[in-house]
Amino acid sequence: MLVEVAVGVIQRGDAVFITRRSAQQHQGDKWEFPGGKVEAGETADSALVRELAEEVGITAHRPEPLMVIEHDYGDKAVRLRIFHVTEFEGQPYGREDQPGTWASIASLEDYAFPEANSPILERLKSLSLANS
Ligand SMILES: Nc1nc2c([nH]c(=O)n2[C@H]2C[C@H](O)[C@@H](COP(=O)(O)OP(=O)(O)OP(=O)(O)O)O2)c(=O)[nH]1
Ligand SMILES: [Mg+2]
Repeated sequence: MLVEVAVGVIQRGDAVFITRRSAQQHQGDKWEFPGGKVEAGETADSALVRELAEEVGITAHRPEPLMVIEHDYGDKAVRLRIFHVTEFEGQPYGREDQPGTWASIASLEDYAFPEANSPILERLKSLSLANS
């Protein structure tokens, strides 16, 4: 079974807001871009807006599709629908008491992310080079 997940890359200047998954979750203790499962009857964008409100307390405006990544972890297969969120209301924080931080794109390799995330990091680095 493939789990559909909506994921938001929240960017302000050269930094993105990342959160840390709890030890009990799948891919526990890894850093992540906030997001979660797309529920029945939801579109990926509506799931994204809901998850970003629940997890980090922001209202995302005009999320832009960035890429889609399918990855099989063996115990679970996911399809990550990644959105770029550059317009939002509120300041993101770990609303579910999870650790959260702004991290510069250049520093992202210092954080442990799930294996599926590598193409996102590559894309962000190339976008930031293009804009510098
Ligand atoms: N949110 C998010 N999930 C990711 C990323 N990379 C990655 O492989 N995933 C995987 C981990 C999980 O298997 C799935 C997201 O599930 P989720 O956030 O709903 O968390 P969960 O499995 O603990 O389920 P739930 O309690 O929220 O229902 O996608 C990422 O950058 N952000
Ligand atoms: Mg989640």
